[in-house]
Parts: sequence; structure tokens; C-alpha cells
Amino acid sequence: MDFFNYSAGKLQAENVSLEQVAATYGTPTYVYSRATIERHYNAYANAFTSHPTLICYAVKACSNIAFLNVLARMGSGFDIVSIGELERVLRAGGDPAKVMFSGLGKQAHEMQRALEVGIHCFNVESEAELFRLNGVAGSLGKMAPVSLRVNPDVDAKTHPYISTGLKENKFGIDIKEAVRIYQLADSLPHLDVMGVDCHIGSQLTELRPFLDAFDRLMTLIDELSEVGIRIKHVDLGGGLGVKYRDEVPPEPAEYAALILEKVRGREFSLAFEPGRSIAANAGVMLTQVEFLKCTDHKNFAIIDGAMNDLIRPALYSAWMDIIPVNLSSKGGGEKVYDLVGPVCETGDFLGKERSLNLAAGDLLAVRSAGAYGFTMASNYNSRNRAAEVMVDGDNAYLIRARETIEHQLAGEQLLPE
Ligand SMILES: Cc1ncc(COP(=O)(O)O)c(C=O)c1O
Ligand SMILES: N[C@@H](CCCC[NH3+])C(=O)O
Repeated sequence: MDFFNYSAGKLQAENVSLEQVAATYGTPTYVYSRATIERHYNAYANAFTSHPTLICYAVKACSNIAFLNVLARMGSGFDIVSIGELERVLRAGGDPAKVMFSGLGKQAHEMQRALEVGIHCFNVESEAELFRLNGVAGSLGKMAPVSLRVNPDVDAKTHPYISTGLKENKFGIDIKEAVRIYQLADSLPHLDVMGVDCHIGSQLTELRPFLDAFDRLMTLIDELSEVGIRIKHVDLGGGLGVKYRDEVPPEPAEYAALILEKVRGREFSLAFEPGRSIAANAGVMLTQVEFLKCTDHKNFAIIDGAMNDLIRPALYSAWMDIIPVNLSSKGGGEKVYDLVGPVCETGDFLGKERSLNLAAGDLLAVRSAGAYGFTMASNYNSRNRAAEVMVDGDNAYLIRARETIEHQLAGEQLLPE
């Protein structure tokens, strides 16, 4: 079911008119649907009821506090990669005991804060990080719960920039080295070896690579058991893809059925870190056409949303669906347009060669923008970052005001005279 639907030729999110949202809050604006976030989270939670499983939403996909709060109220855990993300989770009412701390460059102060609030587990990616974590935990008189993120060397068959589980990628510990490094972790006095973790990439549209990675982790777990190391949880990371155009990604239930088949008789619990599959299709970005510029070679629609607001098309050549908010445009009929922003870069486009009937002032919705949209936004060209709105049934709530120049200038100073 899609919560962004047309009613009488006008696009709505749940029962709220997006034209009204744009009139109230301006553009560009991200709009999320609470019901969709809940439905996507439940698709995971309900799929794994037969085995102890922790769903840790990957905060990097969309880190708005209201968005996180919707998930926290449902009992979700969280996968974080920085102290900033941890503070957001705490502010949103998330339970620190359900937080996984991923990322390959954790700083000592970040480890300290995470230990103080009592997170579930650190996913450690190198020997050097093990030593640092052991030192920080020791200085606090605590034991740090750890998993090693192993790199299982499987091809996720996704875009090279978002594939993370191959041996040439910077992530994780080579699975061939893993037993030795687990023994090292086990010997350090302030580390408590809990689990094994992997994350092989993002926007995967096939289950085979996940299953191959899982099989490799099972072999590792058996090897660890032979040397007396018992694994309590297996974290398979995130990565399940979504439909942007014509992809047919597997549902969490299909993924769960195959994994649950493999865990039968095993004692460890499971964890997952889905980001995109919860957030992407729970959000759209609204943008307005500023000008049309038609030349002999090309037609451009210059819109007020740009690469600083939504970088995925520029960074990965990602195709995002762009649809009119009001189907009755005053434009003179369909033409093929490149939809470009005002930023001074040729790569500043949100869509190319789209057939649309457009007039200046028309509103457009960029679909599937809930994940890696606002969180990757910047102030490039000193543009203010967009507003964020959450639709909940009949109501729309402003959950982050549009940035202002004053926000941007705060903290900057001139040199003394
Ligand atoms: C360690 C880790 N976990 C979870 C995720 C979330 O991935 P996705 O948004 O593809 O579900 C990522 C991002 O790819 C990641 O790097
Ligand atoms: N940001 C990326 C995915 C990277 C996932 C984070 N490890 C995207 O928009 O597709």
C-alpha cells in the first residue's frame, strides 16, 4: 500500500494535501508518513517473531528526532555510527540497551559516552579499535560488549559506492583473520565478546548474497566454538533494497523465512540494521518549478530543490521518481525536461529526460526520498537546508523548521582587528 496517493488529481500523504503542506511550509520540504514508517518497521518485527531478534533501525537513513521517536515508541533498536546519532536516539526516547554502534573510526570520547549510557554492543572493525575500546572501558571500570564486523567477501551486486562486503572494501575484518582477532578480543580484560556482525552493502535486490554471507558467518561461529568462544548474537546488518523504479526487492518476510530456516537449532539471537527499507518509501521531497528554460537542444525545468537537498542523483546517478503534485498543470502539454537545481554544478540535477507537463510554480514530489535524503543534505552554495514535516493521519506537523541564514552564520567569527 502506498501512502502517497492522488485524490481528485492532487497528491496526498495519508489524508493530507501536499499542496497544503507546500503552501504552509514552503519548498523544498521533506514529508514523511508516520503510518508508513510503522508499517515498514512492523514488516520486520512481525517476520521474526519466532526467534529472538533485535531490529536496529539504521539512523543514518533518516535521523530526524520525530522520525526516530515513532520507531522508539514501537520498541525499535537503533544502529548508530557517531555520537551525534546516539544523542539523537536518546533525545527521541530510544532505549540505549538496544543500540548497536557501527562504524570504522570510533573516537575515544564516542566510546566513552556509549559505555556510560550502556549500549547493547560495539561492532568493531579493526584490531586497533579493539585496543582503543579496551582502554576506554578500563578507564571507566567497565566491560565493553563487542562484536567483530567481519568482511565475508561476498558480492552484493549493487552500486560499487554502496557495496561494502568485498575484500577490497575498507569495511570489517577479513573473515580469514577473524578467529585470531576474536581470540585477541577474548584475551583483553575489558572486552566482553558477544556477537558477530556483517553488513555487505545497500540497496540489495536479491537475497542470495545475504544467505552466502550468513553461511560464512555460521562456519566462523563453529570455528569459534572450537576455540571456546561462544557467540550470543548474529547481526546481519542492513541492505535490503527498495523499489525506486522497476526493482522488485524481496520483502522482509521472504528474507526472514530463509534466515529462520538456517538458524533452527542454534542458540544465538539475531539482529538486523535496516535503514533504507524502513525510511525510503516513507518520504517524499516537495519542490517547486521556478523557471522553464527551453532551448533548441534541451528543455530545463529549474526547480528549487538541488543537489545540496538530495544528493543521490548526483552522487550515484540514482534514478528517483518525480511526479506532479497537481495533475492539472497550466503547462502547454508534456515535454521532455531535465529537472535541475540552482546550484553551480553541472551535476546538480534531480532527474533527466522526464516527460512532464509543467508550468512555472508547479509543485513536484520526488519519491522514495525518505532515506539518505535530508541526512545527506548540505549547505553548499550557502543554501538553507529544507524543512521536514511528518504527516500523521489528518494532520501535518513541522518536525524541523527550514534552516535560516542566521543558523548558518551562528558560530562563525571574523579574525580580531
Ligand atoms: C553498518 C551499516 N548498517 C546498516 C546500514 C543500513 O543499510 P540500508 O540502509 O541499506 O538498510 C548501513 C548502510 O549501508 C551500514 O553501513
Ligand atoms: N547513502 C547511500 C547508501 C549508503 C548506505 C550507508 N552505508 C544511498 O543513498 O544510497
